[in-house]
Amino acid sequence: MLLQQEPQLRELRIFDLHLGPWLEELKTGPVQVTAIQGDVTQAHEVAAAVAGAHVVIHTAGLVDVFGKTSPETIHEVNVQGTRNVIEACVQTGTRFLVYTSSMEVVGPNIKGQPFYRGNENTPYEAVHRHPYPCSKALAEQLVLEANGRKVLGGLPLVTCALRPTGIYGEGHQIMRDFYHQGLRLGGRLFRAIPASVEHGRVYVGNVAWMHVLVARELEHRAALMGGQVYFCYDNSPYKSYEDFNMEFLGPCGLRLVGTRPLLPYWLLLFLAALNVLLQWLLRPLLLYAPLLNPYTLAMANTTFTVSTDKARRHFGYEPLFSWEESRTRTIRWVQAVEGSAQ
Ligand SMILES: NC(=O)C1=CN([C@@H]2O[C@H](COP(=O)(O)OP(=O)(O)OC[C@H]3O[C@@H](n4cnc5c(N)ncnc54)[C@H](O)[C@@H]3O)[C@@H](O)[C@H]2O)C=CC1
Ligand SMILES: C[C@@H](CO)CCC[C@@H](C)[C@H]1CC[C@H]2[C@@H]3[C@H](O)CC4=CC(=O)CC[C@]4(C)[C@H]3CC[C@]12C
Repeated sequence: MLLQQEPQLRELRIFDLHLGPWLEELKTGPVQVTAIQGDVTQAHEVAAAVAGAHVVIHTAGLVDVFGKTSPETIHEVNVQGTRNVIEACVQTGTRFLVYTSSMEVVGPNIKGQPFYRGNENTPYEAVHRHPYPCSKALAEQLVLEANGRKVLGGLPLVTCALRPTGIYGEGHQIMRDFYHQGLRLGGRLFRAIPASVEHGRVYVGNVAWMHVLVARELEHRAALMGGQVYFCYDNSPYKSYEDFNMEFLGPCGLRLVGTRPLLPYWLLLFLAALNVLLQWLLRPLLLYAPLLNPYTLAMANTTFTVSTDKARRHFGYEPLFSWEESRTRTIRWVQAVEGSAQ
C-alpha cells in the first residue's frame, strides 16, 4: 500500500521475524525496499532498523487467542516489543509513530456487554483478562503516553493508535480454517452464534490504507492527531461473525446450516471449557488449539460494532476499497486457496 499510494516514499524498510518470498516482488520498483529479519523483543535490532526513518508503522504483534503461546511470550512481544519501538524512535530521532492497536483494547469486555455501533468516545467498561487484549491495551497506553516525548535532536515524538475491528481479506488464516472445516463437513458449516449478534469487520486493504494516510498526515496535523486513537473501519456490513464469513464462503460453495444456533449456548460453553481442559492435558504431548474456547466464544457471541467518522474528520479517511471490491477480492482469494488445496 505504501509503495502504491505514497508518492513521497524514498525507502521502505520491513522489519519482521519472518520474511516471506513475496517481499522480493516489492523490490522491483523505483523505491528502495529493505527487508530486515529481526525480533521486536530485541531492543538493539529494533533501534538499528529504525535509525534514520522518518515514520515508523508498528504493526508487528503476536495475535493468539487460542492458547498457542504462553501469556509471558504474548506480553514480551506485544508490550516489551512496543516499548522497544518507542525507545528506538526516541534514541534515533524518529518523530512519527503509528501503532496498530485493536478494537480488543476496548472490548468485548469480560462481562459480555454489547458495544453497539459505538465510537471512540462511547463509554464502555473495558475490562480484560485474556493475555492478548491485556497486552494490546498496555501497548496502546505506552504509545499514547509517549506522545510529546523529546526524541534525539530535541523535537517531540508524535504518536497515534489505530484500532481495527476484526480484519478480513487475503491471507486471513481463520477464514481459511473455516473453509477447510466446511469442506470436511461436506460443504456445510453449522450455526453456533445467533444471527442478531453484530461483529465489526474491516477489509485488510482499508486497514493498510488508513495506516498510510495517518503516516502521511501525522506531521502536518500533529497537534490534532498526536496521542489520539482511531477505530479502523470501512463500509463492510454489520453482521454476525458467521453470517459475515458466509459472504465469502457462500460463493465458494459452503452453506451455513440453521437459522438459529444448532446447539444451546450452555452446551457450547461446556465444549469450550472441555477444550481448555484437553489443551492442558495434552500439552506435554501435542499442541491442541481449537477455534472454540471460552474466550473466542464470548468474542463471537457479544455484539461489538463501531460507527464513527473521527478518522474522516481528522485526516480525511475514506475507504479505498468499497464493500463490493473487498468482497470480490476476498472471494477470489478463498477460491485460490481452494485451487491450491486440490
Ligand atoms: N487479525 C485481526 O483481526 C486484527 C489484528 N490486529 C493487529 O494487527 C497487527 C497485525 O496482525 P495480523 O496481521 O492479524 O497478524 P499476523 O500474525 O498475520 O502478523 C503479525 C506480524 O508480526 C510479526 N511478528 C510476530 N512476532 C514478532 C517479533 N517478535 N518480532 C518481529 N515481528 C514479529 C509476524 O511475523 C507477522 O508478520 C497486530 O498488531 C494485531 O494485534 C488488530 C485488530 C484486528
Ligand atoms: C464459536 C465459533 C463458532 O463458529 C466461532 C469462533 C470465532 C472466533 C475464532 C473469532 C470470533 C471473533 C474473532 C476475533 C475478533 O475479530 C477480534 C480480534 C481482534 C484482534 O485484534 C485479533 C483477532 C481477534 C481476536 C479475532 C480472533 C478470532 C475470533 C475470536
